Amino acid sequence: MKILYLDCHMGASGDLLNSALSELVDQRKYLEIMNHCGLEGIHFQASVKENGGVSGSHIEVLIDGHTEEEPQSHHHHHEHHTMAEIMDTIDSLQLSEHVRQKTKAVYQLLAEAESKAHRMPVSEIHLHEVGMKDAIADIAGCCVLMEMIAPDRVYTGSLRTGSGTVHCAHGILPVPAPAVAALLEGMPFEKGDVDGELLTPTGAALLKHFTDSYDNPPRMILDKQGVGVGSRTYQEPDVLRAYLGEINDDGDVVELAASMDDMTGEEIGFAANKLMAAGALDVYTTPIYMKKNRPGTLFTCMCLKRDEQRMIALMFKHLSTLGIRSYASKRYVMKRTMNEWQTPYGMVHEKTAAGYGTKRAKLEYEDLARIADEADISLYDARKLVQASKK
Ligand SMILES: O=C([S-])c1cc(C(=O)S)c[n+]([C@@H]2O[C@H](COP(=O)(O)O)[C@@H](O)[C@H]2O)c1
Ligand code: NI
Repeated sequence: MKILYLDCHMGASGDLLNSALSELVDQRKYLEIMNHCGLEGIHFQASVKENGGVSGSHIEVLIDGHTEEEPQSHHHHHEHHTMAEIMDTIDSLQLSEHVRQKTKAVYQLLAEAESKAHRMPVSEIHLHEVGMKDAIADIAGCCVLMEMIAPDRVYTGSLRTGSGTVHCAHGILPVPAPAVAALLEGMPFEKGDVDGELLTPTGAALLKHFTDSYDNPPRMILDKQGVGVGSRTYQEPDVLRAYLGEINDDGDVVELAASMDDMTGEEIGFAANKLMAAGALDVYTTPIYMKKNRPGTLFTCMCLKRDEQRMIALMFKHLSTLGIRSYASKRYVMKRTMNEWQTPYGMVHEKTAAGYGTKRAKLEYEDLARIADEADISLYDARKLVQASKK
């Protein structure tokens, strides 16, 4: 499984996320996409930067040739945009429909946070900095990068917001800024003792939208590292690191169980076949007695942890149950290999299982059954014939 782990101990912002993630893809291709996506006056550029001894990429979004930090661009701080205007701009971007939808979903989070922070409906809010073209560019850029990287699971760990105050269009705000604090609902974080705004509203909204687990990932094999370098000077290097790697979670399984007393054997068999075809590791039924002395069926599906939600959806679709129990378990398996060879009775297959100091082989039932049928002998005799022909 492809894992993306974002180490956010120095928080996150739109440009830091873009900078780090851009190192995990073909950076030139990404810049080309962003520079031709139809955001008028916007230009993405990448450079290598060092901060506190750590080197990495720094992606900058220029508006009419100026960076956000330059005084020439300060006039735009007095502008503000409604959600409707921002949605129209996103709709006009020459990016995939998937990226446009993701960009809008991140903006929806930002708008809901603003609405909570200012206690006014989403329809009445005006976005200042977060509604600017460079903010739209940052968010769309991040959505493009996530589409290019296509991780199966995103982990965000060690999230710190920073402390103190920050100066913005609203005036002087406490850190985390009110919009960030609203976004943080449900996200584990700490302020830390760095004086400054480490986590911005844009960074928080992007993390909230893309993160599957706010945790450090399980042991992973690192494939590539992306380092995003910011321009602020803190007690610690202003960097965000993104790790792309693989984890082998084939041993993490769940057992999903449901009891029913109102389904026919045909319906239960049909459901079992559907789950097996969808990738369940095993499905089995157990006869049980349920309340009111009704004979019923305990239906159990074993599947990989990562398939749990998909299997639950199928169980609710094909079973009459209103509830499913989930038991996490660990599965140990032997390594299996299949051999085949020609015998006087036709092709025969043998499965060998090895591991944990044991090795054993077993002739495939289907081959033995065919030989037994053709020669009108027992399964036991068919096995002896094949074993004798092997010597
Ligand atoms: O743009 C808006 S509306 C805005 C709201 C708030 C609130 O907390 S409310 C805060 N800010 C500050 O603006 C800058 C830029 O944010 P980005 O996410 O675009 O980097 C940052 O300091 C925010 O705290 C803006
Ligand atoms: Ni605000």
